[in-house]
Amino acid sequence: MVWETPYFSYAVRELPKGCQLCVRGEKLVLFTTGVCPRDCFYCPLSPWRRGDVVYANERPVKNVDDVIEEARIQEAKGAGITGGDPLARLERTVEYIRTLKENFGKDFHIHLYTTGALATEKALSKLYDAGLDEIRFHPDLFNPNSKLFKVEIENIRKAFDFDWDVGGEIPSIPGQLDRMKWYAEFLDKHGAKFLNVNELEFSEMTLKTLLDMGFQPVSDESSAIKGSLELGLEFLEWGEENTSLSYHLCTAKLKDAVQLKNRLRRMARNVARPYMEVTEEGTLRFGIAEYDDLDELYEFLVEEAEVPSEWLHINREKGRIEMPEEVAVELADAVEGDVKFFIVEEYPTWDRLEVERIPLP
Ligand SMILES: C[S@@+](CC[C@H](N)C(=O)[O-])C[C@H]1O[C@@H](n2cnc3c(N)ncnc32)[C@H](O)[C@@H]1O
Ligand code: SF4
Repeated sequence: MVWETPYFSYAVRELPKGCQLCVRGEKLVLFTTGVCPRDCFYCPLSPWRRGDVVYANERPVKNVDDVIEEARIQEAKGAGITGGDPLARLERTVEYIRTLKENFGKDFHIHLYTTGALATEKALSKLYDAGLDEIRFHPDLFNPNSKLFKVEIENIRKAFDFDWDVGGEIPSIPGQLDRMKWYAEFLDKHGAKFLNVNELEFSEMTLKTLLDMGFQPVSDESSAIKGSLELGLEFLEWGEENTSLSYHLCTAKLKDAVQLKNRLRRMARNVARPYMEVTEEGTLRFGIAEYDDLDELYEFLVEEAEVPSEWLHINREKGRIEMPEEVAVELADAVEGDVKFFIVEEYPTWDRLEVERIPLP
């Protein structure tokens, strides 16, 4: 039976361990390089992620300590290693797996996405020895001219010699049901545990190509592609009858409304300052005052307006003083002059993305 999960996704049999933690926002997203041997027409990477860059969630990584700090802030119970192809920088990827296991224990669950193109026996054995728990292959299934596809499939066969969970993860591309079935049968025959299917999404970089190929977004508000979800469901029905794999059809809505929100909530608990309110969505809400001379403004707020100093924080980087929302509302009413007051809502992420700004009269 294809069942609807509580996370706006669909499944056959049980969810892979990596997904169970991911939907709860408990997986650190560790991007170990943007380098990749492939060039998929649907590649979701933004231009600034296409080089040899490293990120832990939104945090740019200079060394492994940044990775550990981000995992601590999130109270992560595991990590999903992604890219690019993490095997394009194998030594770095292996070092991060090893360090995460050393710092957070052997139960810290780590899964990894790869094309398979670079998954030689030696590379797989390094990953296994470092403690990798689950490996997900995304071969060049939808490119009939692929030179890499054969190499990838040969490499994937070798992954079954190790004692870890092996699965596939591919986008659901309208018109490609036969290729998806072929891959499911291949994985099933070799003893894989699962095949994950992602609802196809466009990005700024791929929209034109996808439109030229005849694909359409489902609506103006969504990045999902029409027909992908329906095809995914049809594929799951087929898979249930014809293979013994587990399947998870991961939707655009799951990534947006569930996984991200849950991760933000976990992070907010650890980064919220006393004057910030953590909202249902996992954002931080507080008041701010903007003025040219922050020291003068601070002195005024403490001495003239008598705001307790523990309620105030000078944020020089952003050129503002932060405070509880109610204080900003009250001051906006009472203070005259060039000081501007706002209520803001920000993500509790490293880049503190501002998602709302309400000017106070
Ligand atoms: C974002 S990739 C990261 C790892 C690696 N770059 C890869 O493609 O396998 C993880 C998964 O996302 C899926 N994916 C790739 N492009 C997608 C797209 N445009 N829409 C939805 N899912 C996509 C693939 O199934 C892939 O296994
Ligand atoms: S394998 Fe992943 S990163 Fe590489 S081109 Fe394809 S979608 Fe992009």
